[in-house]
Amino acid sequence: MSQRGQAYDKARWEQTSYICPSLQHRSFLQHRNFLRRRNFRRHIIKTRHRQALKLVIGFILPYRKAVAGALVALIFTAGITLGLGQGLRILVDQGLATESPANLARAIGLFFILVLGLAFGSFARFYLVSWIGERVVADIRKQVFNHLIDLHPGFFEQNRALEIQSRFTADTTVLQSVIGSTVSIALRNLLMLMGGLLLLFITNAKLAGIILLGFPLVIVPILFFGRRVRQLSRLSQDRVADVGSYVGENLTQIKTVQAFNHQPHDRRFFAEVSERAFDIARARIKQRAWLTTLAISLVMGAVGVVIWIGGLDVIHGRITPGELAAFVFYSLLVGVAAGAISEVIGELQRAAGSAARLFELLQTEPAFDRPAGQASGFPGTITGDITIEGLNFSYPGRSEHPALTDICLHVRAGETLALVGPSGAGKSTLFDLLLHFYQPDSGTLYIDGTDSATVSLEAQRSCFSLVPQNPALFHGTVADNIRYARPDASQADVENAARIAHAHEFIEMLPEGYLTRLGDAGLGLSGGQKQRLAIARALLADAPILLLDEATSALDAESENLIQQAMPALTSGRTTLVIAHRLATVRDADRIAILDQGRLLAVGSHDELIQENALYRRLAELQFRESPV
Ligand SMILES: Nc1ncnc2c1ncn2[C@@H]1O[C@H](COP(=O)(O)OP(=O)(O)OP(=O)(O)O)[C@@H](O)[C@H]1O
Repeated sequence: MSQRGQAYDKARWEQTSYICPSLQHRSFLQHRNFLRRRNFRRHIIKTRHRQALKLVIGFILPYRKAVAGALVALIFTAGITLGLGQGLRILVDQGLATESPANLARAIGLFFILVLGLAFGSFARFYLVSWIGERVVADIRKQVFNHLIDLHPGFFEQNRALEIQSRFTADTTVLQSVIGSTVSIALRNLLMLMGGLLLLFITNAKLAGIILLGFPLVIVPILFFGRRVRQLSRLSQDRVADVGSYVGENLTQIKTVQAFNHQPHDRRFFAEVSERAFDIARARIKQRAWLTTLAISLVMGAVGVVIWIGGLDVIHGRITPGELAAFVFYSLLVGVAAGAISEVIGELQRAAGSAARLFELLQTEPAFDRPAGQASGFPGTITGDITIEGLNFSYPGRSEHPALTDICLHVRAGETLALVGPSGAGKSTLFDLLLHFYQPDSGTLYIDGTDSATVSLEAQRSCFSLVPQNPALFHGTVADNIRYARPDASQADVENAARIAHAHEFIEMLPEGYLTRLGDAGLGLSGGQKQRLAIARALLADAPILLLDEATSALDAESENLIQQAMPALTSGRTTLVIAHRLATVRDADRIAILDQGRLLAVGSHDELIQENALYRRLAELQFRESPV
């Protein structure tokens, strides 16, 4: 920093710490660092806003014609509104003052023509501007969603998915209202302000000069209160969002809330949350009420002064009554336009913040580089032979505790391999890496002898069908949920898969059979039923490799038995890797792999492992104590 700059900073610090005693404990150096940090933050915000503006302009550009149409309509309506003042002057001076009905009719005719033009222009302006807002936001939404859905799952663990979801909806809504209305309000009022001021001077330069001198007296207090109202509005919105998220969280977890009789605490806490929202809202409406009072008194007071001075001019014959009427009209127009602009500036800033956040989401790069489309698929039909060589992986930020260490494993096509190991051994992580949800630190995965790193993610993932421990069901019908794996599957295929998965019988008993709509996350089905739907989905996917994360003892004996019956159909003819929780699975598997603390300890048959592996022996003893294999 230059010496002059430092001297300036020092002087500023001395002044500030003198005015504000709370700053006196800061040394000058601390204060200078604080200023630098603040300047840096401001610089970052400015850069982000610039990038966001570029983003929004990029989205608007394809609709140049609509933008041009909207601009024409905007200028046209602003011109007519300004013209109304001249219409008023003619009405007063020629229609009324001449006391001639014919002149009055002509003046009224002109007035109606202007009004008609204004009405049509406003229609075009409103339609086009709102259309652009909706169109652009729909495009932004699509692009952000398309981008998000390809990001690796780890991104959503680090950046809470719910937060991203709220950003996505709230920020696009703000943008929609700004592009679809605020920008047009700002432009219209800017035109009105400039045109109004010009016409004020043309109509009567002396009065206009007085108005211009008095302008700051009226506008400064209004801006001051307007700013406070805006700050409180933002706070108020945050508090309302708190209320919303509190309700959302409790209603989605309603069973836990009621099971622990937590309602009294929730009522108390919610009362606090909503009272806080009310307090802020009360402060805001108080400021707003003051703003309205002030605006009415000052603007109308100013109009009174104009009418008084102008009235004297009319009495002394220096101006016509029509000129005075037009003058009052223009000064009101200018006042309203200035007020509107000060109101929308805050909203424009908010929109810049929203656009910047969306821009950030769009800028998020995938953690690993294997762009879809560039890499090729597998050379032939996949039989399901898997070879894992030297696989190492630790979750981001947990490098001191690797989740998988030096895994080497070969699973032959058509083989069923059970993965066994204590909790936290790395079984689910191995599935995640097969599906390439994370980038391994090192190691290679070969599918049918082809290095998976050389094919697209889509090709790699289409080799697998997954039955997770907690099957994910989506909003929609039962049939939609089964068809998830293959959207073009026929109804007959869907029913066939459901039959093999032993799901057909219970689906038929549902109120509308396959067309029964499931609530959020498969609400309305038991754990076993969800599992069987997931099995039907996996059957329909018909991938060469099945990844099965078995449901635990949460299933009742009958569901377990039904799922067990579905197993042979599911596993026959495909390679199956199953995280085994149940005795029967281990018994049916061709081989068993035992994992502990991220390491593959041994692979073999049950008998071999009982002989050779102490951990397996211990697990088998614990698991099979009651019914030995
Ligand atoms: N998303 C994650 N971020 C960071 N660490 C994780 C994550 N998921 C799992 N881990 C850690 O990685 C290790 C292996 O977890 P993993 O879920 O693969 O075990 P698991 O054998 O499937 O256990 P379980 O049988 O209980 O499901 C554990 O120490 C776990 O804490």
